[in-house]
Amino acid sequence: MSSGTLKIEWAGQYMPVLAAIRKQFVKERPFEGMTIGMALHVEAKTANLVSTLAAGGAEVHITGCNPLSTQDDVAEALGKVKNVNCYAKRSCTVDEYYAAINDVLDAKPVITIDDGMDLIHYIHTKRRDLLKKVIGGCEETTTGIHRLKAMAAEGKLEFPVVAVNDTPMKHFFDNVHGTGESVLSSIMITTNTLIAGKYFVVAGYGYCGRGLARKAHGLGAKVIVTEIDPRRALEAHMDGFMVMTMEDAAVIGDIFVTTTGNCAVIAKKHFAKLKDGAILANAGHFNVEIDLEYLHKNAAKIIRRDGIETFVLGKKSVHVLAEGRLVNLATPKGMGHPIEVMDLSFALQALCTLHIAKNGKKMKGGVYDVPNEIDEQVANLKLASLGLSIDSLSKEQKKYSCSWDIGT
Ligand SMILES: NC(=O)c1ccc[n+]([C@@H]2O[C@H](COP(=O)([O-])OP(=O)(O)OC[C@H]3O[C@@H](n4cnc5c(N)ncnc54)[C@H](O)[C@@H]3O)[C@@H](O)[C@H]2O)c1
Ligand SMILES: N[C@@H](CCSC[C@H]1O[C@@H](n2cnc3c(=O)[nH]cnc32)[C@H](O)[C@@H]1O)C(=O)O
Repeated sequence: MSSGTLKIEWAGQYMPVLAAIRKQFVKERPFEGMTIGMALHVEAKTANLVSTLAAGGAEVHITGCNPLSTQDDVAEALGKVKNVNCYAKRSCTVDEYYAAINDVLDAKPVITIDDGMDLIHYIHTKRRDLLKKVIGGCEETTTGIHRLKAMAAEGKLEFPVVAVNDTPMKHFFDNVHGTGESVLSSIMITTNTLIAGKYFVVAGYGYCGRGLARKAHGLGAKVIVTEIDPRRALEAHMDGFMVMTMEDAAVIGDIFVTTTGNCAVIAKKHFAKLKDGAILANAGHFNVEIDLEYLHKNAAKIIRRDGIETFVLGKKSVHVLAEGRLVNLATPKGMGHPIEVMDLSFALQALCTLHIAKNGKKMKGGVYDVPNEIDEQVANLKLASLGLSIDSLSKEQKKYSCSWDIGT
């Protein structure tokens, strides 16, 4: 068996929820005759989602959603699965990246699955010929949904898209635990430096930032949080973390990770204050959270190691991991989120794709929540796979929880 196939098989054994959905798809073939276009991180867990959709009758065309996150051996193995075409390649140029997006769209998908909204952006700008054909899409991540909502607010989103990220079974597990664990493991394996005792700066205390802060604290780091939202800053304070501005954190931080979805979070005014040897990484969005343009223009020298670029600024050096792209996926050894977490996210993707296949034609252009039944179904399947049982409401409790007339 090829290394890619072995990786796909390895991941598959820890994805019981997706496996249960796959059984249903094999029986019902709900995507028969449909073409699905995907732009996701092409690695072993994603491959299991792709083969699940193909097992449900779909013809799948997939490429990456980040120039550095594809695992080439998995891409090759995936391309050999029946009814699957894969165009992803690791370390591709931006032009090659968009050429592959175009290849996916040449297949004329009726459903899109995005992570960051690149397919949908391309369809609405350069491939408007496809708009009539698409019945709907699914979006995996926070920033993709921000972009979609901005499009919808301007009345420019022309088909329905399910916001797969915005539901408890995604953000409580993928964003919190997945990002927390995979970012730390990727930083550790890339730099071989210690986390314990370090000043570890987390920019953004959203779902990803919370998970990362908690897990870095668990490893013995002294965690500093920077925020722009007063409520989230207070939450971080009461969770026991130091809260300060990035300008103040820049002076003391050893390791910095951005998780904001915003741009220029670490920029010129901060670089000037960083300590010699500071390590900078991004776990948020694309490669805009750290101002790389400034570093490239102003560094006297750049030293390149596997997954690390060292920028020499005057007498000090600062190290940027994974070219400022998602550190958990874009470093050479970054494996992305743990398998069990992606099992939940991709179970949601599979069921939301089914929802669009069944209902997309009746839905107007816009961003839609994940139906609550789908979120609950994924939670129940996961509990069943763990052999865990929970209580259910008695008749009396149901009645009580809906009543208003029983007081002290
Ligand atoms: N690395 C991964 O695998 C992974 C996983 C899930 C999500 N993401 C991405 O991570 C980003 C964050 O996702 P989330 O679900 O935590 O979003 P979120 O909206 O819950 O959190 C983002 C936080 O960043 C804060 N913020 C915004 N601008 C800031 C700034 N300049 N300085 C400090 N804080 C700022 C916001 O107030 C908010 O609290 C998104 O871009 C998302 O797409 C990455
Ligand atoms: N595509 C953009 C947007 C952020 S990706 C963030 C998403 O990646 C997803 N993700 C994290 N780890 C993995 C993985 O190992 N496989 C597939 N997707 C993953 C996760 O669900 C999260 O919402 C970029 O590359 O910058």
